[in-house]
Amino acid sequence: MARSDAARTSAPRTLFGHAGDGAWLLVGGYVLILVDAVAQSLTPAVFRVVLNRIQHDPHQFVRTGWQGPALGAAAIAGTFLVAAYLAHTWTRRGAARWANNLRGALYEHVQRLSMDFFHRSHVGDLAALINQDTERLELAVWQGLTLWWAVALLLISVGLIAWVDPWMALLAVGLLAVAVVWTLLVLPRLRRHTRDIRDELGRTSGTLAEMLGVNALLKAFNAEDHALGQVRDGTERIRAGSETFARLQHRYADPLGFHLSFVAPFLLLFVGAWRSATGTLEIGDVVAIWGFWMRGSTALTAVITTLPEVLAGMAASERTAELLDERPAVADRPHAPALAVTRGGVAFEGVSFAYPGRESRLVLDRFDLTLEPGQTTALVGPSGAGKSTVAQLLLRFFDPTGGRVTIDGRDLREVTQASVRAAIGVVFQDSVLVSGSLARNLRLARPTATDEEIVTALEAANAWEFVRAWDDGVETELGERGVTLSGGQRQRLAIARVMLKDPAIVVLDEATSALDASGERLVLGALDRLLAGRTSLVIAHRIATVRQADQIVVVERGRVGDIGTHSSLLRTSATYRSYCREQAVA
Ligand SMILES: Nc1ncnc2c1ncn2[C@@H]1O[C@H](COP(=O)(O)OP(=O)(O)OP(=O)(O)O)[C@@H](O)[C@H]1O
Repeated sequence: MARSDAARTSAPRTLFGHAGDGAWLLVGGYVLILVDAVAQSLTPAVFRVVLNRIQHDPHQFVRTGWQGPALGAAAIAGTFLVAAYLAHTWTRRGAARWANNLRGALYEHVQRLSMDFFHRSHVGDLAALINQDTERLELAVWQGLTLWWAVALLLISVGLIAWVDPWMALLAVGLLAVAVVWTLLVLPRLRRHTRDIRDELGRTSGTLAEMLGVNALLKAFNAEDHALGQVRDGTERIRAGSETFARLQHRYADPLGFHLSFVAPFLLLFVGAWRSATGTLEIGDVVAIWGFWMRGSTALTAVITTLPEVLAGMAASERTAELLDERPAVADRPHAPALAVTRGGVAFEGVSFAYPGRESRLVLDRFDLTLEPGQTTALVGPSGAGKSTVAQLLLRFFDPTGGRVTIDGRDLREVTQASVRAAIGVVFQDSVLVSGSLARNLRLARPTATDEEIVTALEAANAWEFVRAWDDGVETELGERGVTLSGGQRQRLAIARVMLKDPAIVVLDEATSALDASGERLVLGALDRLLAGRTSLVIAHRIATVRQADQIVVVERGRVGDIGTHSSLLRTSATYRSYCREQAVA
C-alpha cells in the first residue's frame, strides 16, 4: 500500500518527464482551453449588457447601443473557435506523442530489468501495461482537457458573478464548496476501485497469455476447461468490479449533477430575484448571474460522465509509474568498463547465492570451481542441486550473495553486463526462436552477419541439410516460437546461432536432454564443433553426453562434491559411480 501511495504522488512527475516533444503541445493545449473557457463564460455578460441597455433606454439600444454587444459576441465566437480548435488538436497530438514515448520508455526499461523481475512478473500483465495502460493514459489526457475546461468555466463563472455582485458570488462559492466536499468524500473510493479493476485486467491478461502459450499442454491433458475457468474467474471479477464502480459513480455523479443543475441555479435565481425586487440588483444582472452559473455547471455536469476514463487514466499512470520505479537487481556500476576476454578462463570463488525473495535458502554455498580456458567442464548431480544456477551467475543474470565470479580474473560485477553476455553463447534445453525469418533469428547473435556467414554457421551446426530444402532457405518464416520445427532442428538452429556469435565461452544447459537418439547424434556432432577450443560449461542429466569432458563436477546441495575426468571419477567417486550405474553407463 505504501508503495502505491508513493507512486500515486510521484506518478504525474515521473510520467510527464517522458512527454518529450509532446510536452509543449500539452501545456499549450491546456492553457489555450482556458482562453476558450473565458470566451465561453463571457457569453452571459453580453446578455447582461443587452438586457440592461434595453431596460434603461430602448431607443438608444436600437440606434447604436446594439453595436458594442454585437462586436463582443463576434469577438467571443472568433476566440472560442480558434482557441478550441488549437487546444483540441494540440492536446490530441501531445497526448499521442506522450503515450508513444512512454510505450518506448517502458519497453526499454523492462528490457533492462533483471531476471528476478521476470520471475515474479506475468508477461501478459506487462504487455497489457505497456500497451493498454499507456492508451488509457492518452485517453485520460484528452478527456482530462474537457474536465479541466469545465472546472475552469465554473470557476471563471464564479469570478464573473463576483464582478456583477459580490454577495451573489459568496452564495455561488458556498454552493461550489458543497460540490467540492462531496467530491473529496467520494473520489478516493472511486480511485481505489478503478485501480483494482485495472490490476485485475492486467492479471487476467497475464493468465490469458499464459494459457494461450501452453495450449499444447492443456490439450494433452484435456485441461482446456481448467484454463477457461481461470480466465472466466478473472473476467467475472472485472465484471463485478465494473458494476460496483458504476453504482458508486452514479451515487456520486447523479446527486452532484442535481446539485449543480437544479439546486444551485434555482437558489441563485430566487435570491437574485428577491434582491432585484428590493432594488439592489437589475434584472439583467440576475439573468447574467444565472447564465454564468448555468454555463459552467452544465459543462461540468456533462463531463462528469467522462470521470471513469480520467480515473482509469490515473490508475494506469500509477501502474506505469510503479513499473518505471522498478530498479534492476543487477546493475552496471557507473562507468563500468567492458570485459576484455583474453583466454576465456572462468572461476567461481567461494560463491554463495540465494534467489531474491528466498534469501533464507542458500542455493549455492561456498561454491569453488575453475574452468580452464578452452576446456569443457560438465556439471552433473541431482535435480535441484544448483547446476543451472551456476550458469545463471556466469551469465550475470544474478549477482552472488557472497564470493565472486570471474572471467580472466575480472570480477563480473566490475564490468558491463552486455560485455559479459557478449562473451558467452548459450544453448538451453528448450531453444527459443522468435517469430520472423530464420535469418532474423540467427542475426540476433550478430546483426551484421552476411548470408554466407549464416550458411557456414548452419553447416557447422548440421542444420544446413534441412534448411537448404526449404523454398525460401534462410528467409523462411519460422512462426511464433518456432513451432513448425522438430526439437532436434530447433536445437541445431540454436547451436548455429551461437556459432555465428563465436563466443569465447559456451554454456549448454541440458541442451540434449529432450532429444531422441537420431536427433541427438546430429546435435552432438554440432555441439562437438561448437565446443572445440572454447571454455565450456555443460550441464547434463545424462552422463553419456559428457563423459568426454575435460573435467566433470558432481554438484551436491550447492557445493562442489567430487571432481575429475570420467575415468578418474569412476575410480574415486562413489556418488558418480552410482549415477553411472543408474544410467547404465560403463
Ligand atoms: N527463480 C528462482 N527463484 C527461487 N528459487 C529458485 C529459482 N530457480 C531455481 N530455484 C531453486 O534453486 C534450487 C537450484 O535450482 P537449479 O535450477 O539451479 O537446480 P539444477 O541442479 O539445475 O536442477 P535441475 O537438474 O532439475 O535443472 C532449486 O531448489 C530451485 O527450486
